[in-house]
Amino acid sequence: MSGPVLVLGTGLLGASIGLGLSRLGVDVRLSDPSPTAQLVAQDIGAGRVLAPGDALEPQLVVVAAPPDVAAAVVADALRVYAGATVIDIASVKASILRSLQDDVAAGRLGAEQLRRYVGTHPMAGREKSGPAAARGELFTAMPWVVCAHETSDPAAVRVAGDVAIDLGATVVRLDAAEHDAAVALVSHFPQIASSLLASRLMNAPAHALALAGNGLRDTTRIAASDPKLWIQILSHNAPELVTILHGLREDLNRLIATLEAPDAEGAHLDLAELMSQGNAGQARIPGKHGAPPQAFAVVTVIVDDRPGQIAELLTAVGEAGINLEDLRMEHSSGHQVGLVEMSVLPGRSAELTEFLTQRKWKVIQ
Ligand SMILES: NC(=O)c1ccc[n+]([C@@H]2O[C@H](COP(=O)([O-])OP(=O)(O)OC[C@H]3O[C@@H](n4cnc5c(N)ncnc54)[C@H](O)[C@@H]3O)[C@@H](O)[C@H]2O)c1
Ligand SMILES: O=C(O)C(=O)C[C@]1(C(=O)O)C=C[C@@H](O)C=C1
Repeated sequence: MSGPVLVLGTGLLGASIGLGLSRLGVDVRLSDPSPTAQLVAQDIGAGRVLAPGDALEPQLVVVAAPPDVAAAVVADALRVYAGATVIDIASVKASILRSLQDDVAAGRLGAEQLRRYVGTHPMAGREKSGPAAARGELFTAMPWVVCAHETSDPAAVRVAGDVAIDLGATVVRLDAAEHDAAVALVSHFPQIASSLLASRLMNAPAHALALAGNGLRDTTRIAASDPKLWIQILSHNAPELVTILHGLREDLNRLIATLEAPDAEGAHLDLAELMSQGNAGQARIPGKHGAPPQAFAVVTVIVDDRPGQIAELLTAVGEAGINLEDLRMEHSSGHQVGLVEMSVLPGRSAELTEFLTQRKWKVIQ
């Protein structure tokens, strides 16, 4: 990317894109209706806040706003920034494209303007929101879907692919409907399954929860995701999800019947089939494209950029009695802070976070 790049919406995703591009030397400008989100994104090094009246001619506008408002923000950007490619990164694609096409049909947007729009979706994120949780390397070795539409300008499609590649992602080309069907299965349904599972814990007795091990943690991490965002994602992709949930209901009914008579003829075979079908499905999930497996949990601490800080931090980790498996340091260019990423065994990360937080270290949650 040559830039400038304007990021509209500087939450988790917008700030992560800003951080990654800024690190590559691209001029990134930031804008968000929340002044706090803008300033935090600027402070961590994701770019510079766009001042009112700034005459900017961006090469690319990245709309990183929630799905409900993404189409309106894209349409606005297409009208305001006449030369720019405009992409959005929302988790659903067909409803946003439909809304923009309706704008064209109603004369609110020019057909020529729509040619500069390309829908995209990085398949990378976190269960946290807001710019404080942003990571410049979030997209490394992850898929990034580029959904050209019938009238997309090939030059705009190229720019959309370039930003994904510059951020280390692997470009996957699909149309909007194919995208929505695919992510219903591999992203939206897992969110529902995790939320349903975790909701069973609401009234669980404390002694049961005290026994929770990695099985429960692995299957419920994303149940901590932001409800405001997911209400939008699930409702925008409802028809695809309903089909999957009907299939799940059939499987559940069969499992209930089997477990109601666990010694009946064929019951054990049924359970074996359930498990082996799960094994077969799990074995089909590809690893990160070329990235090493993530065996450790990462605890991230913001440190002031002054002598002795890292030594103090490592001493504190030693006092906690926790072994560091790996250590990385990220600098926010131009700012007086660094991010120290410490890899520890997954079972120790909560303990380390609590220990450091009590000692007033700024641990990013
Ligand atoms: N969270 C994930 O894991 C993930 C992954 C891939 C894609 N996405 C998509 O990225 C987008 C942003 O998600 P996020 O996780 O960064 O959410 P977030 O809540 O962290 O950030 C969203 C930001 O958009 C801002 N915003 C709200 N209305 C706006 C408007 N009209 N114009 C500009 N900005 C506006 C909010 O103030 C907020 O700062 C969503 O469309 C989401 O579907 C999320
Ligand atoms: O890893 C996570 O926490 C995510 O929720 C990321 C995830 C996913 O399902 O993979 C979630 C929604 C986004 O649209 C893209 C990525």
